[in-house]
Amino acid sequence: MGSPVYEISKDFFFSAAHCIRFHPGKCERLHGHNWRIRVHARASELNHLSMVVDFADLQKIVAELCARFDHRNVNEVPPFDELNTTAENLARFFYQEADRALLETEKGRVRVSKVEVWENEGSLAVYREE
Ligand SMILES: Nc1nc2c(c(=O)[nH]1)N=C([C@H](O)[C@H](O)COP(=O)(O)OP(=O)(O)OP(=O)(O)O)CN2
Ligand SMILES: [Zn+2]
Repeated sequence: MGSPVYEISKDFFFSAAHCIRFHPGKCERLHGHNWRIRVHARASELNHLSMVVDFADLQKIVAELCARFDHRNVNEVPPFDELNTTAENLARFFYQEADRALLETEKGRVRVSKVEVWENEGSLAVYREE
């Protein structure tokens, strides 16, 4: 038998404005999206409640991150005052921030495995680490 891996995911949303600096087309102009952020977390052992992590605890971590951007211009919110506000960069940001928080609260038992970011229904970026 292989070693067990449990994975959960939860979706988060924020609405904000942004522009892609140096984009050769229309995306250099200020415009908005309803971003969807899907955070995947994995563990090889469940906690005392038989959960990877309570969805509510993941919610606390990621909702705080989304709140930094909601109804703002993402280009003005660090680190995106210096980084381009692509879905790829947002996916890496959410991965690293959520993983750091989970490392602290779950003492290394739970790690973020993947973050998916949709700018709209058909446009998705994925970040993970190998
Ligand atoms: N690889 C990436 N390409 C683009 C990104 C990105 O983050 N990563 N971002 C943009 C712009 O933000 C743009 O607003 C989104 O592009 P697009 O999906 O083309 O959105 P539209 O609303 O214009 O959708 P249509 O399918 O063209 O109607 C651009 N590229
Ligand atoms: Zn855009």
